[in-house]
Amino acid sequence: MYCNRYMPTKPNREACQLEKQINSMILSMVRARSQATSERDLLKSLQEAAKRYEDNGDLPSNISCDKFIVDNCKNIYFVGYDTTATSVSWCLVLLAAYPDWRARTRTEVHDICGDNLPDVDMLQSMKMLTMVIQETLRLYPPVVDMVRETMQDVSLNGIHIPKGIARPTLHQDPNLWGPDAHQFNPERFSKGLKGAYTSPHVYMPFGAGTRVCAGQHFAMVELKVILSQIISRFSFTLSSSYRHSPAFRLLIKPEHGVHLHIRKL
Ligand code: HEM
Repeated sequence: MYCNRYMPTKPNREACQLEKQINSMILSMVRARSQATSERDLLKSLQEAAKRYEDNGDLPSNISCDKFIVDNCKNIYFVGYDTTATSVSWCLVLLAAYPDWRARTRTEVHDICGDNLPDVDMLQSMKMLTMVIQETLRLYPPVVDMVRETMQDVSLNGIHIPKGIARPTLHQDPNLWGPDAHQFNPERFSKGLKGAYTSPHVYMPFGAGTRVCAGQHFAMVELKVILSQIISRFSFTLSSSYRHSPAFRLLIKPEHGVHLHIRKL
């Protein structure tokens, strides 16, 4: 039960203690950094925004300036790190399980980059790898609870949808993606994102609308750089000890880890 997290149990007390420690660590790092430099960076922008909100009375009464900064630091770290790392894991699982796609992406990376590190133009030319990433994010979107809820009664094509109806992600609906909706088939993205679906809201690993992922293009660059380097340097297959079990751990993660046999090429 959700309210269990407020019970004074040992794990809850430990979690609470840990949270306090993390918060004070972040705050002392923020203070040390702002004393050390006046350089304008993301942290500086956050501090300025917090100060502005506080001066204008725009912060809710239960949120102090420090809490605003700490919460945003945690948020940016979490959304920027774990999502991408988890996506890399799923891509590796799928590439390990589908040797044809592994071979196709390896050939592509080799043809485009040779022995060089990828630059911006090279990354943009990696069509096959992009398709693999897009298909992985369709099957295993790390942020799975992308639910949209109607704020008022709406009528869509004559269908009445009452206020408060939550619509979960539609990434694997056979009516929208065809009979192979549950299978890994990057080919469906061969004509780009728009060629793969009928409406943008049926595919939203990065969310949609005004709060769409602020780092989506950066994330795609990161994923392509990391995966192209792994694919071009290593051969890998799934270990017999790998147990496929996508599990909800705030993000959708491989519950028992990713067990691969890896060999340097
Ligand atoms: C594969 C990697 C990633 C995935 C799947 C992902 C997914 C998402 C999703 C689903 C949302 C919520 C969007 C919505 O409510 O409509 C979101 C928000 C956000 N993401 Fe990402 N993300 C990824 C990587 C990143 C990276 C690398 C960064 C930054 C470096 C980032 C920064 C953010 C921020 C700041 C928000 C909040 C945007 C707002 O509320 O205005 N994300 N992300």
